[in-house]
Amino acid sequence: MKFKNVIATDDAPAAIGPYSQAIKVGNIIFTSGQIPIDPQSGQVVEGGVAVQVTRVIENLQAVLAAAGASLDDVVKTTLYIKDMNDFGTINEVYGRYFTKEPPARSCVEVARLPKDVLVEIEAVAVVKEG
Ligand SMILES: C=C(N)C(=O)O
Repeated sequence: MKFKNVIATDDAPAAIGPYSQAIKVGNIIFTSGQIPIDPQSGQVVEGGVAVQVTRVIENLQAVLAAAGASLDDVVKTTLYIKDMNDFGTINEVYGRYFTKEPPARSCVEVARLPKDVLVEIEAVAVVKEG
């Protein structure tokens, strides 16, 4: 029996390295870190951190949807941000998507992110069916 299922969708950016957009094991989905790449153009979105975190969360939604999940199913996120001064703006945008019983979360400032983006978010989600 296959244990590890690769999730792939054109509705989210293609991987920029040797990783899958997400892996589903039973009823648990592990997404890769999403960065603010527009899935249509393949380019990083411009316009600042609010625009970037919006794109990241919408990319996460697309990956989760391909795995049969939604943001409501997310139990844990990890945020990697370039500048902790953006914490308030990121929380404001993030909070629009995770309104009720938000997932557990970690948030760390990092020296650098792929493609020099301002934010990367990964998620773990759990759904009822395997
Ligand atoms: C963008 C990524 N998730 C990566 O490079 O691993």
